[in-house]
Amino acid sequence: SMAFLTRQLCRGVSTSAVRNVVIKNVTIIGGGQMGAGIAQVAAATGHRVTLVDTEDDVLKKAKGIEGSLKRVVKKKFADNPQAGEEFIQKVLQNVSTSTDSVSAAQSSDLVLEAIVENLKVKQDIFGQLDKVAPEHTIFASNTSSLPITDIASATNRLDRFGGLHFFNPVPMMKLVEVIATSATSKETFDSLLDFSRVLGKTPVSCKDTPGFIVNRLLVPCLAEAVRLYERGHGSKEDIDIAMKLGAGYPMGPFELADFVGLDTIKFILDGWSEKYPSNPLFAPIDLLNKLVAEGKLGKKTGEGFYKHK
Ligand SMILES: CCCCCCCCCCCCCC(=O)CC(=O)SCCNC(=O)CCNC(=O)[C@H](O)C(C)(C)COP(=O)(O)OP(=O)(O)OC[C@H]1O[C@@H](n2cnc3c(N)ncnc32)[C@H](O)[C@@H]1OP(=O)(O)O
Ligand SMILES: NC(=O)C1=CN([C@@H]2O[C@H](COP(=O)(O)OP(=O)(O)OC[C@H]3O[C@@H](n4cnc5c(N)ncnc54)[C@H](O)[C@@H]3O)[C@@H](O)[C@H]2O)C=CC1
Repeated sequence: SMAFLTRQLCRGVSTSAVRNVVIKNVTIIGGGQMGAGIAQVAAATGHRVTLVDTEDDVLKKAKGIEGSLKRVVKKKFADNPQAGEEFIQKVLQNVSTSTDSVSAAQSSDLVLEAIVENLKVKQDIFGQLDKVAPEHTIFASNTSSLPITDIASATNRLDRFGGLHFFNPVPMMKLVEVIATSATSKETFDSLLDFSRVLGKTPVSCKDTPGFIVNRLLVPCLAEAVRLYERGHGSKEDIDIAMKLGAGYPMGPFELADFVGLDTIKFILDGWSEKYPSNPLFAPIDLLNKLVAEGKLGKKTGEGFYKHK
């Protein structure tokens, strides 16, 4: 209504911010395992995607989205391989890559960040892009554990900032956690929910609390599994078998930790143990710290809790 618009204008909120944004052009910052996966799914659902990374090598590998698409197409187009091949080409045409985040952000409806789990680095990039992105552009972070409020504080678009947390591997995992801070507007939140649905995912609404829903439960579970192993109360293999066959998880805690990346898990636990020193569930884990110090980060480096071919 007019009264609502006037109120928004008085509060210094622009009119473009009170409309839902239909997201078509997406810039993804960070072309690692999450960024590439999100780029693939967004491109496959008709969005124009620009994938940005500081490393040219990463962007060349992210072109390997093709490998994952082939796995998807094998099932989806089982009866028509020719149509499958055409689908892959169409999806790949929707993805361009760049090392220049500033020019990428200038023509996007959504800037989604999936870079290293470090508050300062995330604030730096968003602070920079806030100055060049169009007024209507929504910013979102795929952070696993950092407060969205803290990341958003580097910008002047608090009402157009939210969390959009995907799960690994993105093409397979159906969930997206959509996070509203106390400043996220309803229009922004609804736009992010709609975007998640258009991607074929199921969104859940989360508050800006540590680990949102999934990681608040998964990370303590992993930490307890490592402590159980350190006490000598079970082998890694038996703990993994137990959680798969006894609790129905597709991967055991050690397998999943190697899959996610031990560096990411260490960033999460270090952050939480510093912030909540009295919570024993978040206490540092010697074995995790040792493996990370040795560069054993899991599947991506060939070794973590297990050796990988
Ligand atoms: C025990 C609980 C304690 C856990 C502690 C863990 C700690 C975690 C800390 C969290 C850190 C923060 C991370 C974060 O923020 C959030 C996360 O992402 S948490 C991780 C969430 N992910 C999972 O939990 C994954 C669980 N695993 C699975 O669902 C399956 O194992 C998986 C789908 C990955 C693979 O399936 P699997 O049967 O094991 O292997 P297959 O190779 O046979 O694949 C099956 C099927 O899927 C297709 N596929 C697999 N990967 C891809 C891909 N990248 N792209 C496309 N398609 C893929 C594959 O082709 C197969 O298709 P078929 O038709 O069946 O052949
Ligand atoms: N690994 C996982 O299972 C999940 C991770 N996340 C979160 O997603 C984010 C990314 O995680 P991953 O993809 O696993 O990491 P990754 O290490 O695979 O990829 C991060 C990429 O960001 C790039 N990068 C770093 N700084 C940059 C900058 N300033 N500009 C552009 N690119 C930059 C790096 O070169 C690297 O390629 C983290 O915040 C993590 O917590 C969220 C869900 C699941």
